[in-house]
Amino acid sequence: MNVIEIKNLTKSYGKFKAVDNLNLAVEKGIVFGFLGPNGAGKTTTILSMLGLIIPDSGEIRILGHDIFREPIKAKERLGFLPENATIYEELTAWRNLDFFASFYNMSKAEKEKRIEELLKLVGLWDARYRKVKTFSKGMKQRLLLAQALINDPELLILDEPTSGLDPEGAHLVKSIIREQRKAGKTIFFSSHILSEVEELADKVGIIVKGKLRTVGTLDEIKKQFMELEGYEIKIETKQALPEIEHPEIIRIEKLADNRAIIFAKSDIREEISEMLSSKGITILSLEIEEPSLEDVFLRTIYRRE
Ligand SMILES: Nc1ncnc2c1ncn2[C@@H]1O[C@H](COP(=O)(O)OP(=O)(O)OP(=O)(O)O)[C@@H](O)[C@H]1O
Repeated sequence: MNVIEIKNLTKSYGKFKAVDNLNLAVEKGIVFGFLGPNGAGKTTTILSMLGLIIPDSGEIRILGHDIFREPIKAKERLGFLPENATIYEELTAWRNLDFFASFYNMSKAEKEKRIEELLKLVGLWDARYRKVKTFSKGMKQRLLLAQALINDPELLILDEPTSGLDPEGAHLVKSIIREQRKAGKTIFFSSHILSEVEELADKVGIIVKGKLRTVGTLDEIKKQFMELEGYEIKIETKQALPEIEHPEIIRIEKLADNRAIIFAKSDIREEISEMLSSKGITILSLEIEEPSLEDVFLRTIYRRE
């Protein structure tokens, strides 16, 4: 089942198309990393998904509900951490969560139990009676994450959840995302931080100038990238590498110590292996150099469509 379904989403600000005919489906139980350079349209997509901005056209279903027709039904079952979210500075951490919990149908006992659990989860239990205005940026962000989790949501939508956090704070947020996933929840998060997306996401979507350029698991998008940009096959042989010819080979870069990189249009490791064996050459290693997410991201951004 798809927890998020976006069809032909377009949103313009004046003449400028911030999101341009975007289609996306996110299945239940995965962590989806939404990547894109500044101004690519991530926040506009997220706010549309929450029914907080009205797009020019398109359909959005969240947890099976049309977000524009049944916003409450969808919102009861999701949690949202906005980018640059505001928080009640004059209230304590406890009162902030208590206020937020009052939007949901929970008994007093349930509410108190949930607030305690969450404050402990985000490491703010000892600071529960402190006014938020005395909190560091990291503490505020952790409180906002607790706020997003107050209704034990099936879907968690996080806009740049680790932005501005120190490594310890970012680590905590990442471990909470992992725990949520383990509990069967779906997490959709946007980020600029490639290593974080690589670490957490089961699937990745890359948005550039309002268009979804690439989507898939990390392996899938790396494979798509290699099919488009070519394969780098690293080889090391016992004897010197003889001339090899194959229609898929673009070029060969010979390195020291009988090592070389074969740039090819497809994965031709088997053919290379057969060719070399027939010439009595011993292969010590033959492997594909996989592109990093950074390679894929940068080429995707700069590729013209
Ligand atoms: N209310 C608005 N009025 C006019 N233009 C806007 C408005 N909101 C966003 N934009 C423009 O739409 C584009 C997409 O913005 P959006 O915030 O969705 O991008 P983003 O991918 O979330 O960027 P960032 O990573 O910088 O947060 C940007 O060029 C932005 O300047």
